[in-house]
Amino acid sequence: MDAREMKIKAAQAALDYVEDGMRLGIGTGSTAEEFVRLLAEKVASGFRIEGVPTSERTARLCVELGVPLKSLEELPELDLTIDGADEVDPMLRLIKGGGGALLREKIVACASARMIVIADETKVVDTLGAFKLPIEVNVFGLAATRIAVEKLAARHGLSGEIAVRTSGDGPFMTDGGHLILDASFGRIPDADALACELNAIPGVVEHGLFIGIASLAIIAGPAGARVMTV
Ligand SMILES: O=C[C@H](O)[C@H](O)[C@H](O)COP(=O)(O)O
Repeated sequence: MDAREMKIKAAQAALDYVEDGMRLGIGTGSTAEEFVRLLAEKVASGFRIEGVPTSERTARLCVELGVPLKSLEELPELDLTIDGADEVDPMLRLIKGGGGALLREKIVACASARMIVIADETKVVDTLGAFKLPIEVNVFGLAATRIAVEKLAARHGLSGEIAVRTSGDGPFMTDGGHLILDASFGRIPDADALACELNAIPGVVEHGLFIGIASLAIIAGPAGARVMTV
C-alpha cells in the first residue's frame, strides 16, 4: 500500500464518525483532501452536512466538489473536526501546520465538540519534534519574536535553526496574513510547557503544538486502519 492509499484508508475510516446533519470542521493537507473527496461522494448521494473549512485551500476543494460550506461566524459551534497531522504521539499530542493552516485549524478544532485525526503510520512518534515545529508569527517585530522564541527554546534545552518559511521568491504568508517560523528543535521533552510558554510571547500568533485537543486518531498502515484514543 503506498502513502496515498494509506491516507485514503484513514479518511475512509473517519467517515464512519460523520453523522447526517453534522456541523463539520474540515482540515487541511493531503490527508484531509482525501477525506473531502470521500465526503463529497456521500454528499452527492444525499448525505447532509455543513462544513467549515480550515483554509482557503480546503474551501476551494470543497466548492469544486460540491461540499456545502459555512463560515465559522455562521457556525461557531461544531460537532466534529476531521484533520490530518504532521506528528502524533501516544497521548494524541500533535504537531500541525506543515501546510501553514495551523491557526485556523486550531480555532476550528477547539470550536468542535470532538477532533479526530487522520494520518498514515509514518506520522506516529514516541516524542514530538522530528518534524519542524511551525510557529505562526506577526509580521511586525519578526526579529524580536524570533529572538524570544530562541531564548525560550534554550530554556527548554532546545536548539536548532528557526527559519522563516518561504514560498517561491518570498516569505510564505498564511491565510491570516502572518509568517511561519519553522523550528528544527528535534525531540521536544516537555511539549505541554513549551506550548503554553510559546503562547505567552506577544508576537506569536499560534503554534503547531495541539495539546489536549484531539481525542481519537485513525492511523492507517499497510494492514489497515487502527484507532488510537486517550
Ligand atoms: O497546515 C497543515 C496541516 O496541519 C496538515 O493537516 C498537516 O500538515 C498534515 O498534512 P498532510 O496530511 O498533507 O501530511
